[in-house]
Amino acid sequence: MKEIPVVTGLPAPGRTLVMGVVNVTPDSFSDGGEWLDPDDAVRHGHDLIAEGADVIDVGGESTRPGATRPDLETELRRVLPVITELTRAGAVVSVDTMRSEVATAAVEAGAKMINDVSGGRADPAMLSTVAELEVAYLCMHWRGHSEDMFSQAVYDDVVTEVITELRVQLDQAVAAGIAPDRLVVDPGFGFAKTADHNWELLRRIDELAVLGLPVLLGVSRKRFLSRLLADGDRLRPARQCDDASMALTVVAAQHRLWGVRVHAVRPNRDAIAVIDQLAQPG
Ligand SMILES: Nc1nc2ncc(COP(=O)(O)O)nc2c(=O)[nH]1
Repeated sequence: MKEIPVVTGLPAPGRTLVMGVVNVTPDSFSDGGEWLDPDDAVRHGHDLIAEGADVIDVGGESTRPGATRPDLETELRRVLPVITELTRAGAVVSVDTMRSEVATAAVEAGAKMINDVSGGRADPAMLSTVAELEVAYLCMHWRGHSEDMFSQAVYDDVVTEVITELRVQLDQAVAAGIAPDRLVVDPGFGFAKTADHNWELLRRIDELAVLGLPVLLGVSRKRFLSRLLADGDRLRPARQCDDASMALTVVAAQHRLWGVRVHAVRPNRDAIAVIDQLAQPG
């Protein structure tokens, strides 16, 4: 059975890791506004841990297409109380941010990973900051902020180009001093990618192994699933895409990917347990 790589400073469950999503935002695509109140967000984080999440990913900025960016103070105010409280309760927390100042404050509050959807491209200080913080860093493929993301969704071969561009981002991360054993990559489903691009990346997900780093799959409740499951031109609501999201978690587990980033933890955690059991020798 293919070994699942260990990321320094993060849990190593020996199976595909489950990262539970807590979006402390008013406007995230799938659950905007539900966990904006810090107490609600903390409670939700505890629920996800009880359901089996290995890591809780706390974000204060929606990255949905067309979203306007919150200012730094707003993002800090959203995420810090939640990170502090979940860390205090013993959770392993990552912070979903593109800002180096938020990364620094989050690590001071106990975060163990920086989940940077911009892969270091939104804030020139991010890579050097992460290197100094000596925490895990999730480097995602990204071509620009939400407002012009779809104009960037043009590729000859999306898989080859995502790999090439990720390699540039990763080389910059290592050059900035981030240790390779703290790096995770993510192809960035839905970020400067059409539904067809997402499906092509999923069909050829094994090709990302050429980067030699752990891979995280972030497809949970995304619009390309809503579109697949649409009833005519009525998209399936994001919250009703957890079964389809779980089907892709099965793919991730069968390919022994490092982790999945999901909103509904239990079904995905259970799917991984089933695939892992099947992979055991008879
Ligand atoms: N690493 C990573 N982080 C992310 N953060 C937010 C979203 C947007 O989805 P959400 O608003 O439903 O969380 N997607 C990703 C993703 O695909 N990968």
